[in-house]
This record gives sequence, structure tokens and C-alpha cells, in this order.
Amino acid sequence: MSRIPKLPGAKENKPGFSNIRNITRTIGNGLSDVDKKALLLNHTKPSSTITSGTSVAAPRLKRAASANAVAPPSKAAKVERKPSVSARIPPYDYKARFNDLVEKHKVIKSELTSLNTKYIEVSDDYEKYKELADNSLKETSILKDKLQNCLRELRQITADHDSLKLDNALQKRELDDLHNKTKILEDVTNSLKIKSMENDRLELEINDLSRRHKSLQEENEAIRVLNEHLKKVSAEHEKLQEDHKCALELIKKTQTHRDALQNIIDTMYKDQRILRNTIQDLKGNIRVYCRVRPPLESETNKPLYNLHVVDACTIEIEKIELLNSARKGKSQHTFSFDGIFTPHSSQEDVFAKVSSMVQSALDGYNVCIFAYGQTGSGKTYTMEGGNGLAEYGIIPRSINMIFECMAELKEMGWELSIKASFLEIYNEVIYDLLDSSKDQESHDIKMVNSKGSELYVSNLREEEVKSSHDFIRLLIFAQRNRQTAATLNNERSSRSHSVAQVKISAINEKRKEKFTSNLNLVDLAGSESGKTTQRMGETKHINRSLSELSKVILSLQTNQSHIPYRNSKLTHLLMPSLGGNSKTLMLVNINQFDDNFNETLNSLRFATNVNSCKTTKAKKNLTLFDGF
Ligand SMILES: Nc1ncnc2c1ncn2[C@@H]1O[C@H](COP(=O)(O)OP(=O)(O)OP(=O)(O)O)[C@@H](O)[C@H]1O
Repeated sequence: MSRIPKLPGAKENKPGFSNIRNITRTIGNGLSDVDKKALLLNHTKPSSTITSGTSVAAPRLKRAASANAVAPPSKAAKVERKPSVSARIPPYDYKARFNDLVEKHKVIKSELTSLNTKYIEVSDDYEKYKELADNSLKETSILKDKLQNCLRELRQITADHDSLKLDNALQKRELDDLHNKTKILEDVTNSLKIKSMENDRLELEINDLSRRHKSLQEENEAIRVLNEHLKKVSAEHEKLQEDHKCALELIKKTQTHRDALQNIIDTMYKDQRILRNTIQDLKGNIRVYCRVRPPLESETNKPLYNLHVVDACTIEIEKIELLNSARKGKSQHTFSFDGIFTPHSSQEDVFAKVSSMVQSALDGYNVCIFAYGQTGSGKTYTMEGGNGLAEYGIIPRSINMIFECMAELKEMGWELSIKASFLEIYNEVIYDLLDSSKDQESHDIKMVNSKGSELYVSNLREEEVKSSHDFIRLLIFAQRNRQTAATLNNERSSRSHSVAQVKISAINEKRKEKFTSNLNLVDLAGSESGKTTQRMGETKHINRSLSELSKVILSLQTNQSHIPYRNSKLTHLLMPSLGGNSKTLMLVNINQFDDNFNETLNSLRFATNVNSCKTTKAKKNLTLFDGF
């Protein structure tokens, strides 16, 4: 009950209100006797008293009604309208009246309870609303304050904005002013820049001009010096002119002398050539030299037969047969040739004797130099040589000599062109040693013209050589090709003839002379007999070609009308160099090994046959021509 708020204006000391409370309490606990009496008194009082009694309770009912304005009409109200029912109860009937009152009391009590409940609810709501109202009031006050603040701030901002606007307008005006000033300044700067550039240019021009001025001053000075020098030079020039006149006269005289001397030289050269060839003719156009090779370091233990050099042209060989052999006793043989090269003769010694043949080629004769002998007798060493300049053989030395003489001949008006080709004849088939391809085209020996004096080999590479170096390069290439073939074909190099051909074409415009000569440098196949079946086949070809060579030489010796050149590839190829219009030199190579005595004997006999052959006087290939 303490939570129930006191209604405004309800005071405890008010008799009406306390009465009601008392009544209520009493009704709740059962009526006391006093109450019952009071009730009876009140009840028995005239209706006006009752009315006054009810008027005491009225304010409370009114308040309840006002608190429950929307509530349905209360039972109390209904009770107030009931006097008409109680009026029907006779006044004496106290019991009925009492019951009626009890009934009414019950109704009022229940109404009071419901009113109390509602009062509590309303009080709660009141409290809530009051709190809400208080909060709202507080919030409103806060919001009001905020609004006030905002309004203040807004006023301040508006004021600031206005002042800023003003400032902005002022600054804009200032900026425009500044823009204008900047533009003016830019214009001024540009014009200043142009002026400064102009200034720089002018400075450069001034510098350039001062430099030019300086150099002109220097030139002026130099011209002055030159003028002085020129004066001296012109004096010297005049003197020199006089000297020149004298010199010209002297040159004229010398020229006449020189021409006379040149004529003498030409005549002497001609005579020299004639003499050389006369000597050659006297020596014979087929010349044979014998070269004995020394044993190599690895061969020092091999037994040797006796070899005795009788004189510069004669050797004697002797083999002492064992007493128990079929041919017991001494076997002694003497051979004479155009010269003998002992085991001590150097490559230079050999070439000194051979060089006259190379000279003949340069004089326009066909020349053939070939090395003959059994395998390992030193043919390749003699023709090609070993390592280094000192061991150069006949082939590289010949080419060196040709190029050395070329310079001399040039002074006498001769222009020479040299062409080289390298070939190999193996089993009667020609192979081009400058062609490294495996499948070479076939090579045949053909005639250049119907006379048959000049021959050529079809499909054979012929390289023009401009120097000895060019030629050596080709020679090495050919050697390598021959070695490759030899490796593929079991020592083929020993069993084939190798031919280096040098073609010399010379022309002398002044003397209207020209000639072509061939220098054939031949390393023949080993001349010994073969032992295996394959060797037998090769030997047959070698022996045939060597015997054909011997026959050709013999036919030439006996001046036969028919010379069997075409019977072998070798003789056919060497035809121009073996016939009348040629010079031939054979080097028969031998060794001194006892085992090789018989082969050596055969070689020396073959060489003796060749040596006894005398060809007719060689004819030079020189022709006269009217012009080019
Ligand atoms: N005069 C010499 N002085 C020094 N060594 C030589 C001389 N002659 C030949 N020889 C050497 O003897 C060896 C055989 O010589 P070479 O190969 O020239 O003989 P070959 O007759 O050409 O043989 P093949 O028929 O097999 O070609 C080589 O090692 C060579 O260097």
C-alpha cells in the first residue's frame, strides 16, 4: 500500500476519506458492532442524510471516475442508482435491509478493489509518463541549448563567410593585378632573353673575328716568311732550271747509252740462251744423274753392299756372294751417268745441277725431270723434299727459281704467267690431286691441236699461281690428297706415278715474241717387283709403264719413225717432254742396302739405257707474232 500515491488534495484528516477507509477495512474483515450500528444509523436516516453521507464519499468516486475516464460505469454508480430497489424493502425489515446493505457493501468492496488495481496501474503509468515528461523536458532543454549554440555558430559562420567573401573579392582583385604584372614581367623577360642571346651571338662573332684576326696576323707573318723563302727558292729554282737543262741533256745521252746497253743485254741474253742450250745439246737432251741415299738412323745396322764412287760420273757397286750360295764370288758392276750424288750430297747440290733444266723451261723448252728407283730409294725426298727450306726438293726449288727469274725477265720486257696442276697415275688411271672429291670425273689425255705437239688432260684442275707461296700451298694440298688416297689404298703412293705440271706462258710485247713451255716434275712409282696378289696387279701396271718409258726412250735413241708414246698413260702424258722438242732429266735413286742389291742393279741398268739415248736437237717453242 505504501507504493500507492496519494491523490492530490486527499488529506488523511478528512473525515469522509478516513471513514471510507475504515469502512473498507471493516468490510474486508467483517463488520464490527459499532460499524454495524453506524451503518444501521446511516441507513435509517432520511434519504437526505444518506445523500449527505454519500456526498462525503462522492469526491473519491469522482476521482476514481476521472482516473478511469474510459472505464465502463462502475458498480458504485449502479449502487447509487439502486435506492429504488431498497426502497422496495420495507423499512422494518432490517434483516432484508441489512442483507441488502451487505450486498451493496460487497459490490462496493469489489468496485473498490478494482479501483485500487486501476489506481495502481494508473499510478505506475503516471510515474512512467512523469519520468518520460521529465526526460523530455531535460532533452528539450538540452536541445534548446544546442539550438541556441548552433544559432550562435551559424551567426558567427555567416559573419565569417561574409568577411571571407569580402577578403576573397579583394584577393581576386589583387591576383588579377598580379597576373597583369606577371604578364608584363614575362614580356620583359622574353625580350631580355632575346637580347641576351643576341648578345651571346655577338660575343661569339667577336671571338671568332678576333681568332680570325689572330690567324690572319699569323698567316700574314707566315706569308712574309714565305715570301722571303720564295725569293730564296726562286733564286735556287733558276739555278736548278739551269741544272735541269744540263741534266736533261745528260739523260738524253744516257738514254741513248741505255738503249744501246739494253740492246747489248738482249743480244747477250739471246747469246747466253743459245750458249746454254748449245751446252745442253752437247750434254745431251736426255741427262741421267744417280743419287745414293744415306741410311737413316733406324737403318744403321742393315748390311750394305760395296759402293765406290770412281769419279764425278761413275760408280762401282759390288756384292760379295757367300761361298755356299748359288752365285758364289764377286758381283761387281760399273755405271756411268752425267753425274753422281753421293749420300753426302745436299738438296742444294742436286738442284745446282738440275737448275739448268728449269732455266731451259724459262727459255721456252719443254722439260721433264723424273725420279726413278725402287720404293724407299729417296725419289719423293729428291723431288718434293723434307721439312724446312734446306730440305726443299727439286719441285719447290724449281718454282722458287722461276719466280726469281720472273723479276729479271720482266725488266727485259717479258710478262710470265704460271699455271700448275697435280695428277697421279695409279693402275693406268689418272687422278686429279687438286680434286679432293671421292668420285672424280674420268681424265683422258687429249690433243690441243691436230699437230699433236700439245696435249692436255680432260677435267684436270689447272690453278694460276702468282707466287711460290701459292704453288707450295697447292703442292701441300696435292700431297695430302695423295696421302689420303694412299691410306685408303694401302701404300698407293709408292705404287703410283705422281706428276706436277708447271705451264709457263711468256710474252714480250716489245720484241713481239711469246712462248709456252711445260715443266713436268715426275715422282715415278717404285720399280721393284710386287709380292702379294694385289701388289702383283700394281706391279704389272708399273712395270708396263716403266718398260713403255724405256721403249719410248729407246725408239727416240734409234730415231724410229714410230715412237710408242700411247702405249701407257705415263709416256702418253710425257710425250711433249720426251720428244725431240724437249729436255729430259732422270734421277735414278738407289740405296746401299745389301738386300736391295738386285733392285739397285735393275734401276742402274734402266738408267744406263735412258742415258745412252740421244734425242735430236731440241727446238724452242718460240713464235713471232704481229700483235695482240
Ligand atoms: N738424300 C737423303 N737424305 C736423307 N734422307 C733421305 C734421303 N733420301 C731419302 N731419304 C729418306 O728416306 C726415306 C725414304 O725416302 P722416300 O720416301 O723419298 O723414298 P721413295 O723412293 O719416294 O719411296 P716411295 O716409292 O715409297 O715413295 C724417307 O724417310 C726420306 O726422308
